[in-house]
Amino acid sequence: MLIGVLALQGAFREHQEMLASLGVESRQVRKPEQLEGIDGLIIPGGESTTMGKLLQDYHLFEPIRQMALQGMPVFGTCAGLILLAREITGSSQPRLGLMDITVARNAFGRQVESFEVDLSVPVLGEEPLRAVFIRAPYIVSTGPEVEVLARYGDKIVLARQGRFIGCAFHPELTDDTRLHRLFLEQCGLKKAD
Ligand SMILES: NC(=O)CC[C@H](N)C(=O)O
Repeated sequence: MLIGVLALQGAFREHQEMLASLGVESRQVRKPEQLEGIDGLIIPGGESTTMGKLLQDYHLFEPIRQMALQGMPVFGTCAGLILLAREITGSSQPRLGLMDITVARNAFGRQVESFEVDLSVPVLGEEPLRAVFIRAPYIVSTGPEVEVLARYGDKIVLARQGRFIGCAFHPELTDDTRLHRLFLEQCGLKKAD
C-alpha cells in the first residue's frame, strides 16, 4: 500500500510519520505524476487559501479531483477538510468540493488559537479520541450522503462521505492512530487484530 500526502504546505511530515508508525509507505505529492499508483491521498492541515492556490499553480487540482471521483479515498484534516468541502461560508476560495458539506473557517473564534479535547467517536470504539484543534474550522451542515462521526458540543468536527473523510482537528499530532487506520481500511488495508 502506498499513500500520497499532499506536501505543498502544512503538516505533511507528521502524517507521514504516523503512516510510517503503522508500517505504511507514503509519498510526498507536489506534482501530478506523483499521484500515480497511490491508494489514497491525505490533505494535511495548513492554510487552505495558500494550499488551494498552490494546487492550482502546481496543476494538481484537476488530477486530484478526477482520481477522487474515480474512486481514490481522500482524508482531509483541518485545512484539508476545508479543501474537501463543497461550500465554505463567506468565501469563494478554491476547493475540491468532493464532500457535500458546508464549513466555516477559523470558526472557534480568534482568541482561541488552539485547544485540545477528548471526543467521543463511536465508529472508533469506546475510548475517546484526543483531538488537537488549531485555528480550526467546523462543519456547519451536511448533505444526505454524509455520515457525522463526531461532534464537539453542537459542532460537527468529523464526517465521512463514502471514501472521503474530513476532520476539523489534527489527528497526526497525537499518538492515537485510530483515525488514520480507519482511513487506511477505506484504502483497502486489512484490519489488524
Ligand atoms: N490548522 C489548520 O489547518 C488551520 C486551517 C486554517 N485556519 C485555514 O483556514 O485554512
